[in-house]
Amino acid sequence: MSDNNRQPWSREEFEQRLRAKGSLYHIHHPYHVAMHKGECTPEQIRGWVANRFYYQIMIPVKDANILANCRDREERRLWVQRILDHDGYGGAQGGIEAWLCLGEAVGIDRDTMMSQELVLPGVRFAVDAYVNFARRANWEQAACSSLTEMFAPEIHQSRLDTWPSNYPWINQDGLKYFRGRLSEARRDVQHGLQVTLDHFVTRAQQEQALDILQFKLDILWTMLDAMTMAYYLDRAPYHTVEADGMGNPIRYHKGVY
Ligand SMILES: O=C(O)c1cc(C(=O)O)c2c(n1)C(=O)C(=O)c1cc(C(=O)O)[nH]c1-2
Repeated sequence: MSDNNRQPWSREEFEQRLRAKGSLYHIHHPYHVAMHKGECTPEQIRGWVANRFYYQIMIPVKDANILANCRDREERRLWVQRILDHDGYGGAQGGIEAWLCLGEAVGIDRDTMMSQELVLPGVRFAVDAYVNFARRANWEQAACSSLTEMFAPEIHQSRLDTWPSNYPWINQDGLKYFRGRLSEARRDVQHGLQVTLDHFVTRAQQEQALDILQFKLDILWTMLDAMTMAYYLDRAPYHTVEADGMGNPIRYHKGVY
């Protein structure tokens, strides 16, 4: 049978196949497994928090790109909430501010975090790939790429459950980011899933949706691979040299636009 003639999966089976991708979620990455078991050193936790900060600050940029590509007012009214969740609005401080508090709770001061000096090139490239995809894809495809959030409440909950006893040196106030995301992620997924199930209807489109979700899983996994090189294997970029050609300490680029 030619590709064009294959039957689409039912809505239920399509959703089941999307959800099955959870087996490749970064919750299974050795970095996250170690973090969950309480095996990370303070340096490894700090490395993760400082690098994830780049993901946090780029998510609203990613969502602004989705909005820019969306011609449907009702959909934009729903999607815009994601930007507000992270940037904050009115009296709500927002996720980026909460992440800065997490940084302080683990011992990274605001200036260091904001400077992005700890962001590894590999993490930056992975996150930028996500933003660039949202820029050039149609908005439904970009919405589909957010569906790794189906698996996020479990990982946030596991941090809330285990960090206080595993990492008593972390100020517990810093964990509020994870608490907030429990309900926000569930609401986001409801919308993202609706868009995906409605938009990807032929078998070829459904398979494309699975590829898009795999692309996003690859991004999350690759971020942790870069952190593993730096904070587990002591092989951060340029670890073989101490100074640049002029005798200055090595500094990674902070984004060229
Ligand atoms: O801590 C995590 O493991 C994790 C994963 C993900 C994800 O699956 O992309 C997100 C978040 N957290 C998160 O906090 C968040 O706000 C978020 C937004 C998105 C997205 O793709 O739009 N993913 C995620």
